[in-house]
Amino acid sequence: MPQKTVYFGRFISTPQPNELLIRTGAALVNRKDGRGTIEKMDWTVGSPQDAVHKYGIDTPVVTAKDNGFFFPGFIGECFHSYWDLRNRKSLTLWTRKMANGCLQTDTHIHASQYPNVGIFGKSTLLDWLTTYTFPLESSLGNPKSPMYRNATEPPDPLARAKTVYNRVISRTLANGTTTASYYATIHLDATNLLADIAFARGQRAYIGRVCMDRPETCPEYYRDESTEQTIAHTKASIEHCRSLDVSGELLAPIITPRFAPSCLPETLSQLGALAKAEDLRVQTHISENLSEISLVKQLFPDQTTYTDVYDHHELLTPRTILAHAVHLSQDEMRLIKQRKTKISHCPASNSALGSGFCPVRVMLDEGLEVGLGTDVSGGYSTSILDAVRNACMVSRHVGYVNGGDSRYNLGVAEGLWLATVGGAKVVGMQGRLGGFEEGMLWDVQEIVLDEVDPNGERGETEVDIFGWETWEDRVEKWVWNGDDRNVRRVWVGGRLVHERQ
Ligand SMILES: O=c1[nH]c(=O)c2nc[nH]c2[nH]1
Ligand SMILES: [Zn+2]
Repeated sequence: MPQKTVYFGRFISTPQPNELLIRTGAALVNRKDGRGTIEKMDWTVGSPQDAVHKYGIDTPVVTAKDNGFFFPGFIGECFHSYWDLRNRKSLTLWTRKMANGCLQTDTHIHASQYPNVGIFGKSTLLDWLTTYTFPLESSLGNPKSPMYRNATEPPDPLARAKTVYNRVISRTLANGTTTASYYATIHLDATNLLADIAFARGQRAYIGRVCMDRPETCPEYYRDESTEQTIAHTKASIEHCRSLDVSGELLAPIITPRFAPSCLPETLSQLGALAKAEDLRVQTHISENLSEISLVKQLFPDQTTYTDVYDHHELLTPRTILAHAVHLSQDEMRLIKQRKTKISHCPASNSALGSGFCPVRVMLDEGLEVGLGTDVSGGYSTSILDAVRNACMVSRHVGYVNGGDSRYNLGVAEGLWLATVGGAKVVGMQGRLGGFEEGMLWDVQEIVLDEVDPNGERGETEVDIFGWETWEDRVEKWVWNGDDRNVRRVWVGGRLVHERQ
């Protein structure tokens, strides 16, 4: 394979929350170090022939379709509140410069729950966990899982894990997710298998072996036996990830206490100590549901808030991703900001499980760093584009319950920014992912938007482009009606990891 490739076409990105940047040109990507880094962005290239002329016949040129664009990397420095509450105009202001590509980051997804997408009935968090989630997760490692109660053949949990993990990675890649922070299950073998599959398929992934060992809250069929076992299996899973990718660039472990109620206090302390000793990423849930918050109060009477529980156990670090954060107090937000801890906003899940309206605008105003998560299978879809839509929708409900105030509304560019630049910050890859800057990694999806033909027949996808729309309007239409049919190709670190047939 040649070391360098030129990508020619339209590049769209959101370098700032309310800026949609659209430009045409070329990216020269170098895979010399196996990383697929942008060596040069060249806005003087006007055609594929031009690119050949400039970069030589031996450098392949990959061209985006005329009716499409590269939508990768969103860039960002440290996020500060950009929304001036008095200046409503800034929400709708889209700067029209030129544009380029983008990465999509799913900052919170349970790979093991993928078979349950769409299955949640009328449940809310705590009964959803016991009714749907623990039985499914346990079936990826425990032949005595309640899911095998009526099995006619001897169960093969690892074979099931292989099917599930291959499928969820296919789905997320097909939806343009180039980086994902995964929860697996408590099972070491199955978690290592998820790492193997993600690495082989080339998705950038953080792999979390789920820690849960508190007998009052975890069923006997699905929990670690003791703190010692939790720590030993966590360490073994970390070692496995490191054995696959020493650099930790493409694949890395992430310490994963399921949520405070599922872990013994001693376990939380030891996980915090491990994260600190080895400077590891951490992911967990926080303040998703009111009954959950009451449970935390009951189980941790010595800590004043849910956030304080994590802080007390040294789990509130700059490398920690907290999913949900729907019901935080202002004091909790301030502590999270002080610790530089990150938030994964999971709007589809919050709506599906009736958890509440997450006030993203307030968090952004407080200066918190926020990305988007699908939270499959609390969330019903593996698509981060769908998470963008849901984030926009939920923000409007937040505005409604706050007196109909539109300052809470997230715009499309802002939603895309959260899904890319925001996500890059949340996973600690800011400046490396999420944009089309020289030196950044080529984690990019190519989007196509078919035009309706003159007879008014439908195009191949749900996004009907008539031809007269501006590119800004086309991007809006893509966000509201797009899906995996609009994702033609996906690259991670310059490697083609998905191509739509
Ligand atoms: O959305 C969620 N999904 C889960 O699996 C979970 N476990 C604890 N809290 C949770 N929230
Ligand atoms: Zn979750």
